[in-house]
Amino acid sequence: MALKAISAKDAASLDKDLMEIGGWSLDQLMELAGLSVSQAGKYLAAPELQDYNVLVVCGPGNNGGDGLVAARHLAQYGYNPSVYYPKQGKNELYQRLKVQLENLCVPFITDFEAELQKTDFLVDAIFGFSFGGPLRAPFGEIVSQIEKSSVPVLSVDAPSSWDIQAGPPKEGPGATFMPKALISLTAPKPCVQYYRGRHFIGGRFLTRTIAEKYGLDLPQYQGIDQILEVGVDAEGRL
Ligand SMILES: NC(=O)C1=CN([C@@H]2O[C@H](COP(=O)(O)OP(=O)(O)OC[C@H]3O[C@@H](n4cnc5c(N)ncnc54)[C@H](OP(=O)(O)O)[C@@H]3O)[C@@H](O)[C@H]2O)[C@@H](O)CC1
Ligand SMILES: [K+]
Repeated sequence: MALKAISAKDAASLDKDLMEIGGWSLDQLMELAGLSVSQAGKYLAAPELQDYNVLVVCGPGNNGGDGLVAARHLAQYGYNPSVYYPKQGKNELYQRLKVQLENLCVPFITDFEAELQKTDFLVDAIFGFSFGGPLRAPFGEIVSQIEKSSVPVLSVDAPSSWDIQAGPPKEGPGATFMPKALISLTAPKPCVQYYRGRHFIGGRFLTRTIAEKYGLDLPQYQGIDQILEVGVDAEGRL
């Protein structure tokens, strides 16, 4: 299957269209995005493991919000998610998502290094399509620790630290970061041409009209699935 990529600028504009023309709220989009992340996590988790520890690392923007939603669904599926949220977004939406997790007794941890040792799976919801430039503290250290650990990673929308257009940084934190799985939301970002691993598409809210406006393909989701596994071809299309 080949799915066209969308630039960071178009992805931001598409989001705006969904909300300003399409009648969607950010809460709704984030709920569906986070639900699809949790489904990819469930799909990838070893079925024989009952007590699955999942560490969800959230950044300060909407990528982090997707992670908070995914953590809630993973808790409802019976896993043991914990959340590392070192730079919390001020938006009241994130605060509400936090309350929802606290009510499910999902811990917000502070000792990242210790938690990394205990986890079976890490969800990278640090940065998505609005990431730019070198990593600012504390995220350089966080990405380095993830990179050095052997824990399998599911990245949300893009591997955090990668330039959305140009892919992994040439040096420093993230230069060798290659998550085991990636879930692109709405459409793949151009950096997927540098990605090798399991690749899913999620965020099942794209309409034909918006897909045509941005020259995108409508993913052929099956049945009630919120995710679709896709592959990479030689031209960097998916
Ligand atoms: N339609 C869809 O597909 C939907 C997509 N959704 C999701 O939204 C995501 C995009 O969210 P977003 O626009 O809020 O930005 P995101 O990538 O989270 O990062 C922004 C934050 O990062 C920070 N920051 C940036 N660079 C940095 C650096 N070098 N070092 C350190 N910090 C840095 C920046 O800080 P600032 O520069 O503003 O100070 C800001 O706080 C998208 O990828 C998808 O996951 C759904 O939720 C909804 C529907
Ligand atoms: K990410």
